Amino acid sequence: MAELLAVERLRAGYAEAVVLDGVSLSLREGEALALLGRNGAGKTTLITSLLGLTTWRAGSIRLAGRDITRLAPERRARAGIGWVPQERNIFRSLSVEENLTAILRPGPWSVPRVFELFPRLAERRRNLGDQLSGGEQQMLAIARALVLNPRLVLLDEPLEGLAPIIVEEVLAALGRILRDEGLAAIVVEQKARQVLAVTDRAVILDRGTVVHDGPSAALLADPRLLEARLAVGDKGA
Ligand SMILES: Nc1ncnc2c1ncn2[C@@H]1O[C@H](COP(=O)(O)OP(=O)(O)OP(=O)(O)O)[C@@H](O)[C@H]1O
Repeated sequence: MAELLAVERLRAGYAEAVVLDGVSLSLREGEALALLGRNGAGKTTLITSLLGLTTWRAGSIRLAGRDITRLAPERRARAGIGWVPQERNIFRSLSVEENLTAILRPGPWSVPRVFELFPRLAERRRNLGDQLSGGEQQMLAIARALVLNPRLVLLDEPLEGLAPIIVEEVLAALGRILRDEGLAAIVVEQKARQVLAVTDRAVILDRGTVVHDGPSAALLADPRLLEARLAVGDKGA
């Protein structure tokens, strides 16, 4: 399939601090990528750099062949980059349904379709955002990203802080979105094994550089390799 995202030798960070030190990775249409690495490896910084929220130093980012390296964040969103931030941005004073209809854009993901994906949200459609449990808020945050009908969705730790039963529910939905529907995505996660199960490829970052890039299935099948790759920076630390 055609290339959707191409990041080449990206250097970026915050003001004077360089966090990403020459990151290259690519993603094809319909591909789901797990972005792994220890705390502070630079995962969130890579996501926010794709969104245009960090200080760019060098390198390039192309989306569907278009150079978006220096594009403003709102123009990247319009170009088709969707985002589910760690802090789950939902409107707390709007109902579940209003949270979705307020931002809906034409495309395959409609409000009835996301309700089908998350039956819990359908049941709570008239509840306000601040009346939802943490798990329901996460589902709503994902649903909001979907109804914007992005070409590529970036999810930052979607399983973080959820009860085990809700983790299973969100994972099942991610499986449907990424596997069955083939939405291109980058999923940052600490729960490596769970996210490897629903993605095609995995990139591991360490200290702002890519230390592994390969099929998710290979890492899942070899826990020792996964552990070794995630622990790279421990050597001599
Ligand atoms: N707003 C900021 N200003 C300056 N430095 C920052 C900022 N946000 C993050 N950093 C630094 O950038 C580095 C990478 O952080 P980042 O949050 O991207 O890592 P991460 O892999 O997402 O970690 P975690 O799993 O803990 O979220 C860290 O050293 C962090 O201290």
